[in-house]
Amino acid sequence: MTITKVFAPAKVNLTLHVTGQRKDGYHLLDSLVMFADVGDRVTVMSAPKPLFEVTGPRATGVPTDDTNLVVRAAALFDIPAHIILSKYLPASAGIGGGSSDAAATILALSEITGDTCLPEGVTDLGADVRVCLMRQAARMRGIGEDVIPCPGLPPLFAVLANPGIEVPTPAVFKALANKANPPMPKRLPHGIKTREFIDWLASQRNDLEPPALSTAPVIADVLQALASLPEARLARMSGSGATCFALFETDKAAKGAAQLLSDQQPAWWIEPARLS
Ligand SMILES: C[C@](O)(CO)[C@H](O)COP(=O)(O)OP(=O)(O)OC[C@H]1O[C@@H](n2ccc(N)nc2=O)[C@H](O)[C@@H]1O
Ligand SMILES: Nc1ncnc2c1ncn2[C@@H]1O[C@H](COP(=O)(O)OP(=O)(O)OP(=O)(O)O)[C@@H](O)[C@H]1O
Repeated sequence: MTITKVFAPAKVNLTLHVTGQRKDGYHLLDSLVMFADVGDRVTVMSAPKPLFEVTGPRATGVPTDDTNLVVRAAALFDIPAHIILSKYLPASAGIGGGSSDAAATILALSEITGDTCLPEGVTDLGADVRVCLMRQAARMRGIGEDVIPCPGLPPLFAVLANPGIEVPTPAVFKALANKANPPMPKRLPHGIKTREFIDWLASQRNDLEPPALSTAPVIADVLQALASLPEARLARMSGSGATCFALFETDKAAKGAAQLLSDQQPAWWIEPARLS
């Protein structure tokens, strides 16, 4: 039996500019994405019949049927597999949990089958799946299908915080007042130091922050708590929320701040993370 284990990192939208809307309702994006060293885990075993299980500290409420993106991703391959998804990331949280799980499943099954081409239907799984397959700093445009790697950026140290409410992505896009906002500059930073990179990020935006705040006002408390942490240089929301992040210049500062925030907000999901 072949066993393949693949990490499914949290996706963090460092910036998220909404630049337009297509006729089918999907929004055009320009987003700089990095991946965290916290995430879910997908274990795939070749098996005579398909079997799917969800375990882990954040398994409650995650679908175990064929609506799970892991099951939908596995259905793109012709071989049956026993798949165990270990959930560590909160769901409907703006950090691409389901999309990253789907990407990890595709990577595992590609390794098992030896297929080097991506199966058809990957984009239909979700707008974030393409960038999650890349799992490195990347610029995402179009509705998420146009992804290019962004080498030459320093890693960042972050605290991720989620107040425990699920924020559905469609509701946030619906509440967005202005759909045509400026994109990021044509050329993104390259070969810069952490402090300059964070300063540059502070000059960019997440256009979904205002509509997410109107949908879930507690996000303002999360941003305020993160911005108040010692040595925090920037606080911003990821994706359509509710997870927000603060950025720090060192690993030590991020870990200390995560501990402090966990003491202040024991009910929130809080993790220090290295982003790259
Ligand atoms: C907001 C982001 O998280 C940024 O990375 C993603 O664009 C959302 O990615 P996702 O969760 O994989 O999104 P999907 O599952 O494809 O879409 C969920 C819903 O979000 C809205 N949606 C999503 C992506 C996009 N570019 N425009 C949209 O309007 C649509 O209403 C869609 O029905
Ligand atoms: N593997 C999965 N993990 C979590 N939720 C899943 C999964 N597969 C399907 N879902 C369903 O998808 C919904 C969205 O969950 P997900 O964690 O992907 O959030 P998201 O906020 O849409 O992520 P994104 O950052 O891509 O916008 C959940 O409410 C759940 O019902």
